[in-house]
Amino acid sequence: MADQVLLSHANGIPNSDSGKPSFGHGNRETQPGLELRFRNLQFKIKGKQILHDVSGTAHPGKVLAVMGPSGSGKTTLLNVLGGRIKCSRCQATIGNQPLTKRTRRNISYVLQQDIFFPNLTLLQTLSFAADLRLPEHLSQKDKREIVDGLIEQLDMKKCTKTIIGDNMSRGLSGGEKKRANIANELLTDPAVLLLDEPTSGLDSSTAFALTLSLKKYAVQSGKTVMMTIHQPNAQMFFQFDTVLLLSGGRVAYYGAPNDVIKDFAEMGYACDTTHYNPADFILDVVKSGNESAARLISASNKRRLTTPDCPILPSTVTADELNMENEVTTGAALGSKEKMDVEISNGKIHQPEVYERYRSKENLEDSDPSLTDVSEEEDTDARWSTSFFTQFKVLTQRSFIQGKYRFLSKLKFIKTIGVALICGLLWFQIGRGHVKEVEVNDITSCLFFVTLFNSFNSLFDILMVFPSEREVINKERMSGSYRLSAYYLAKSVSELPLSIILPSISTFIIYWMAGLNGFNEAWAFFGTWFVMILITIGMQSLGMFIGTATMDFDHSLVLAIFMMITFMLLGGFYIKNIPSWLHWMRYVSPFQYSWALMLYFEFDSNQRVLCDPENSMYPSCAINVTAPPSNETRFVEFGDILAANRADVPAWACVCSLIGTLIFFRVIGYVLLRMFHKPMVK
Ligand SMILES: Nc1ncnc2c1ncn2[C@@H]1O[C@H](COP(=O)(O)OP(=O)(O)OP(=O)(O)O)[C@@H](O)[C@H]1O
Repeated sequence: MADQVLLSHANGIPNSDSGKPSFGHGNRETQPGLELRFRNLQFKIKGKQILHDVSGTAHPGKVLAVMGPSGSGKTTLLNVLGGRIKCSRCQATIGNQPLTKRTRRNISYVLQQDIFFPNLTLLQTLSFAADLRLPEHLSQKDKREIVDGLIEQLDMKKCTKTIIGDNMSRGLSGGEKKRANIANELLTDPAVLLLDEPTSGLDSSTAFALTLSLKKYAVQSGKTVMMTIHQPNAQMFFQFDTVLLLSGGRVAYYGAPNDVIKDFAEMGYACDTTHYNPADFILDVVKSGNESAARLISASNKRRLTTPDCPILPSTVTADELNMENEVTTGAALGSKEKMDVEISNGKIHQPEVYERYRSKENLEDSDPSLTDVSEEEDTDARWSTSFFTQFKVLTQRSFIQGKYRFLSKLKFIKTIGVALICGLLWFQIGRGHVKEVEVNDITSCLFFVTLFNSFNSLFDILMVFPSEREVINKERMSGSYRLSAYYLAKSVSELPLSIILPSISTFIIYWMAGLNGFNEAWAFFGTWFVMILITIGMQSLGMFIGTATMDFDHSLVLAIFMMITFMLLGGFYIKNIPSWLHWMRYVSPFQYSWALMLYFEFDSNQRVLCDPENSMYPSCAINVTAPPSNETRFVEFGDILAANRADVPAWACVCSLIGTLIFFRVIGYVLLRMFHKPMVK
C-alpha cells in the first residue's frame, strides 16, 4: 500500500509520516537488537597489519558509522565482525556473549557487492532465500508474508517480476539491487545489521533515503546497525549516532557527529561549517598528511583511555600521546596528580591509577571473561534453519530455474541446431545402406566430431558461469543458508535434464541427416545417444572439477584447454600409433571410450562396410590369390574396423569407464569446493 511505503521512490525521501519501522518484519514480533562490542582488534594478513587496536560499541537502536579513507580497514573490520575472515587476536561480544559461530547467527551482513543469480526475479530471489533461511516451522504463507512485507516496505513492489540482471541482461537498477541485498539480509530478522558501503553507487538523494531508513529501522525496531560509509553528505552524517573514523587501520576518532566540530577544533582543526560538510572535513583532515593522521590517532588514543565504548589498552598508549600539547577531553578528565603518577618506560606508559580506574569501569581488560577471540570457540553445533531435504528441494528448484536460462537460451539453440545442420549437410547420408571402405573414415570423423562438439559445449558452459555462481554460493554459505552438500547434490540433479536437451537435439539431427548405421536400427541410435549423454555429463563434471580447482576464469580456461586437447589427442581418432611406452595414456582419455562405443554401435554388423576390391587395408578383405576370381560381394569384418581404430576395450568396460569419469570428477569437484573454497571475503 502506498501509505506504507517508507521510501518514496519519486523523490528518494522516506515518508516520515508512517509509524511503521522503515523495514523489518512488519507487524510481526521481532527479536530486539543486541549490543556489539569489539575490543582492540588486531588483524594481520600476509605480514601486513591491517587493524591496530580497533575498538567500538554498536548499541541497540543506534547507528554506528565506520568512516575513513579508502584502504583504512573499514571493510576488514566488518569482515572480522561478520565472521568473513578469521582473526586470531580479535575480541568481541554480542549481547554480552562471546562472538562465536552460533552467536553470530544474530548478525546479518550486507556485503558491498550485490551478489545474486542474475536470471531470477526479485520475488524468486527473496522467496528462495526465505525458504532456505527461515525456520521450517513457519508456513509457506508466513514466509510469503514476510517477503511481501519487505518488498513493500522497501518500495520494490513494481519490480517483483524484474530479473536481478547483470552486465549481459538488464534487470534491477543499482539502487534496487542494493535494497534487494538489504531485504535478503533482513529476512532472518537479525539483531545486528552490518552493512558495507550500502550507499555506494547511489545518487545522493537515494543514498540519503537509504541512510534515513536504516536510522528509522534502528530506532523503531531497536536493532543495532553498523555500517561503513565513504563520503556521506551532511544530512546523512547527522543521522548517525556514533562515528568511528579509521586511518591506516587505527582509530582516528570515535564520538558523536555533533561533537566532531568541537573535538576537531580542540585539536587545532577548525571547520567552517557554513561551507564545509563535517564528514568531508574530517576525511580531509585525516587524508591531509601523515602528520595530521598521527596527531588525530594520538589524540584519539588518549581520549580512548576514558571512553568506555572505544577503549584502548593503556599499555599501548605512548608517553608522547599522553603528554600531547593539544589536550583533548581526556586531558581535562585526568587530574594533575594522575598525570604526575605516570611512569614512563621505553615510550610506553605504566600508569597504575589510570589503569585501575580503567579496570574498575570494565572498559577493557585482557582477562574480561566475556571477551573471547572471535575465531575461538567455534562451536560445532551448526544448526541450520532448514533440514537437508528442504535445502535440497529448494536448491533443486532454484538451480533448475536458473539453469533453464543458461542451458536453453535462444542463442544456444541457434548455435546447436546451426552446427548440427551444417554437419548433417557435409556428411549427408554418408552412412546410408552399405558403405564403401573409403567412407569409413568420414563416418568415424563424423562420430568423433559430434562427441567433441557436445563435450566442448558442455565443459565451457560450466566454466563460463561457475566463477560467478561460486560467488553466490560463498555469500550464501557465509550467511549459513545451507549445507554445501545440499547445494552440490541439488545442482547435479537439477541440471541433469537440462544439460541433455541440446546434445540430444544435435545428435538426433546429425544422426538422421548423415544416415548413420543406415538409420535403420533404433537400438543403434539410442546407444549412440546414450553415449553422447554420458560423455556430455562427464564433461560437465570435468567442468565442475576445473571450476573448483582454479580461482578464476583465465586459469580455468588454460586448464580446460590443456585437458581437452590432451584427451582429444588420446581419444583414438587422431593418433593410431602411440609410442608403446605411452600406450597407457590412451586409457586416461574419456573420448577413447565414447568413441569405441560409437564404433560398436555404428559398425556392429559384418555386413556394413564393403571391401575395396583393389586396395583394401583390412585383413578380412585380403584376396586369396590362389582362389579363382569371384564376383562375390565382400564385407569388412567388424573386428577389423575396431582393430584398425585401436578400439580394444570391451563395450561394458567403456560404459563403466565413462560412468566412473563422471562420478570421479564430480566427487573431486565437491571435495575441492569443500576444502579450498571455504567461504571468505578477500
Ligand atoms: N587479502 C588481502 N591481502 C593483502 N592486503 C589486503 C587484503 N585485504 C585487504 N587488504 C588491505 O587492507 C587494507 C584495508 O582494506 P579494506 O578493504 O578493509 O579497506 P576499506 O577501508 O574498506 O577500503 P575501501 O573504502 O576502498 O573499500 C588495504 O590496504 C588493503 O589493500
